[in-house]
Amino acid sequence: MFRKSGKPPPAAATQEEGRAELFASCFFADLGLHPTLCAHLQDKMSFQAPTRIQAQAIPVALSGQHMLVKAATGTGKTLAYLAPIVHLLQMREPRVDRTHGTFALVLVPTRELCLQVYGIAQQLVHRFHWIVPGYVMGGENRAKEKARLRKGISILIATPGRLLDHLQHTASFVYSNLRWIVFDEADSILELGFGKAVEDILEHLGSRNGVPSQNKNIGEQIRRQNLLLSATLNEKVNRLAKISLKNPVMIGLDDQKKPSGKSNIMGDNHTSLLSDEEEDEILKKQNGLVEHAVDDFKLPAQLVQRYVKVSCGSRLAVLLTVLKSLFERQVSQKVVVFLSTCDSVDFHHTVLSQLEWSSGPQLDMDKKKKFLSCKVFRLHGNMEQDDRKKSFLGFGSEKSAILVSTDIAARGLDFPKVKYIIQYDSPGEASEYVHRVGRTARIGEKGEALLFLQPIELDYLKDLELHGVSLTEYPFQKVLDSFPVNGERPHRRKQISLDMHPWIMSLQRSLEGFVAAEDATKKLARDAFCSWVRAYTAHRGELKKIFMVKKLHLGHVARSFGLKEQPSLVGRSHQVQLKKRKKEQKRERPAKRRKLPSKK
Ligand SMILES: Nc1ncnc2c1ncn2[C@@H]1O[C@H](COP(=O)(O)OP(=O)(O)OP(=O)(O)O)[C@@H](O)[C@H]1O
Repeated sequence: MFRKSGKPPPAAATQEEGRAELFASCFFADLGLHPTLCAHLQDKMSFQAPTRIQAQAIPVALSGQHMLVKAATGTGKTLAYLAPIVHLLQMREPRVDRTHGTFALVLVPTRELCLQVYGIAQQLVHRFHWIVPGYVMGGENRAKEKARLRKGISILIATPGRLLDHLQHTASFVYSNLRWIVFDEADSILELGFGKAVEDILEHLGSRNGVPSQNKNIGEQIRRQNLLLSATLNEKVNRLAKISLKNPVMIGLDDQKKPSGKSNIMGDNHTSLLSDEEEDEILKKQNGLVEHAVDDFKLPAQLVQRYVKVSCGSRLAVLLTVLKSLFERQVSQKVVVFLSTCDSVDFHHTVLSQLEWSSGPQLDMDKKKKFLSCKVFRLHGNMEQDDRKKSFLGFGSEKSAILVSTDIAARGLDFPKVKYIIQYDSPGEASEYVHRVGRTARIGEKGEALLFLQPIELDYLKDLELHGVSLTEYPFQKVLDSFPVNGERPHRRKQISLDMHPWIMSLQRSLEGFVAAEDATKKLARDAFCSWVRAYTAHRGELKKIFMVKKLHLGHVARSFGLKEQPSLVGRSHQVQLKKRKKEQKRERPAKRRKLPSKK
């Protein structure tokens, strides 16, 4: 695939180039942070130098100005706001005490990210024991959270829904000293539908621009500093920035326009001394920049991005083959596989962790062993909270493992040493693509990403290109030919279609046998099939024209779930949706009528 300019996509940068581009040529101490904190960052957390984004953001955060940061995934945004907050809190006179309640509030989109940010906050306050970090989030015990809030939490990390709940119902929650509100992964918070909760939170805290607070718990003299961080920008983030930030300093929005030093694109006189007209002018400029940045996604330079074109029926066999080849190439690997639904995660987790197979001749059943020998974890929003925590912590601490997940793992999670991201089901918006691939190639490390596409979906590549994301084709045939069939490596043979390749055919037979063997597995496969089709019909906007359910062969989709027959169990709501979609399409293009694949 070539970019719009007609030039081939630029080669990914080497690891050294990636690191050079990522890190600033200064020390943490140069940014104004306390020597004890700097020593801790270096000695205990092994952070020798700040990343560029940290070098730009930390002085601004220390200066007390509102700030909007847009930076590629895995560039160290968390430290960019937590380090200055810890610095300013440790200096505070009188010393911060638990009875003073919460000084800093960090809003995050998911429970896992909540735990992750809490972990980093804990490390940062190690030498300042009087600063207490804590978290509140969905799925946890409310009464225990209330007790912790009553005792006092200086830096509170929270998911929006649960925080709003406590703001409304926990009388002992003291936030009259609140100085910072941070929106980490602001785009994800909003994409997950927390927009209304966030607005209510801002109103409750008296931090919504133009809306005076009715809340008597808010200290009148407290100077608020709001910080918004995001890997991608869009209309919703733009709106949140407008209602929550006052004359923010922009960081990472436009490299050309980025000034040196304190990165203040609005000049130095951007305080409340400005007239209304001047403020309007600034806002216009700010919004212009935000809009300008919509199409320009930042991805780590050293990330290798590829796609593999796979016919629908062979998708699962190809996924298994790619995974096997990755682990044969390097035994110690960490891979994340993204899927569209919770049911699909459960099914694929079962297949990937339990499928057995005989590597010798087909009838040699005694020699059966696991097709993939590494540990496989799963993560999705319908899991029990305890299982979710176990998966998150378990995958994080393994050296070699696969994580099968919905987009819940796409938001800001920092699993160490993930080398490979597989998007088995396409993401929706291009921004989702950016978040998913951002789980690898972090902090200058190498990383690869592979997107599965059916031949009918290849236009998605054009959509990604509109956002400056270019992918090259993955040489799957080569990988395929390296596998033995019936114990023998194939001779160089004529090109045959993927579905007819002996390795794929034999793997598909094993899969179908595996699924058919147990009723429970069959049910998992059927449920996964139904939810997958539902998710496919739910693509929005322009993507509806690419991911068209009417172009799918549902029998082939069933095959990709190891089912010999297409389940007739597709739920009523799905049927209604399908009819609605058909009607819509008829209305849009009456001339181009196509038949939906018939159900058996
Ligand atoms: N200055 C530094 N030197 C070395 N490693 C760092 C530095 N700052 C952060 N890191 C590490 O880099 C990784 C990525 O950091 P972080 O999760 O904050 O990135 P991010 O920009 O928030 O990514 P995302 O947008 O995906 O959430 C973490 O493992 C963190 O410990």
